[in-house]
Amino acid sequence: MNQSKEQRILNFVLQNAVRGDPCSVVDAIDKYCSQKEWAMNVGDEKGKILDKTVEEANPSVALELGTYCGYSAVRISRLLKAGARLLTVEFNPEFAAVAKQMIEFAGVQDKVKLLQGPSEEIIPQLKKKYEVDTLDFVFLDHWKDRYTPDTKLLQECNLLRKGSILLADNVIFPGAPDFLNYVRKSPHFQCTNYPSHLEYMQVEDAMEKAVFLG
Ligand SMILES: Cc1ncccc1-c1cc(O)c2nc[nH]c(=O)c2c1
Ligand SMILES: [Mg+2]
Repeated sequence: MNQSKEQRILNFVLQNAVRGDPCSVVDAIDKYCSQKEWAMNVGDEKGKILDKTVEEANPSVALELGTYCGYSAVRISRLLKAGARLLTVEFNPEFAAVAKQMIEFAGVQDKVKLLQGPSEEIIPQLKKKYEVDTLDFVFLDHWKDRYTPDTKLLQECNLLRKGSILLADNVIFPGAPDFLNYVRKSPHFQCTNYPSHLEYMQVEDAMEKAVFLG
């Protein structure tokens, strides 16, 4: 059976990174995807914006929507304080299977809980099934058409508190115009735009930070 691109990325990491070293896993994925096969990891340029935002949030409980191969789950969890945790949601079972192995190889499995399924089903379960009170940080990197409905769902489920930080990838390319409209017009969010580039390309992209005001 032919290997998928995601399995080829994982194999490159297993052969070239250091088990238990999250930075070596992130670097190996970036090396493979910049030199061999493009893939939709957030990448190092936008990854540095993600790092800064995670450090600013210093979350006890973080949520990621869109795990893919686990690149940003490893990148985020390497910055978490002792006892903090990341919940990451992936719709595609093949991607989730690769991400699970990526997370375990990086040695961050004790900080990361990978949930496979649609975000609109998982978000309403976070409080009761996954013992979440409120979310300190949310990284939106799944499907651009879900950014707005899932942000509204997070609010409806009382998962945000004053100061919760949302960070959205790809607000320029592929683009999430309705999300930008929603958060920038809402009195409940304070927004900041971070211009950048599409991962591994010279195409313009940006990330949007939206701080919940309560
Ligand atoms: C796949 C793709 N092709 C051309 C240009 C951009 C993309 C692209 C890039 C990303 O960072 C993505 N992040 C989350 N979800 C996506 O669907 C996604 C798609
Ligand atoms: Mg993305």
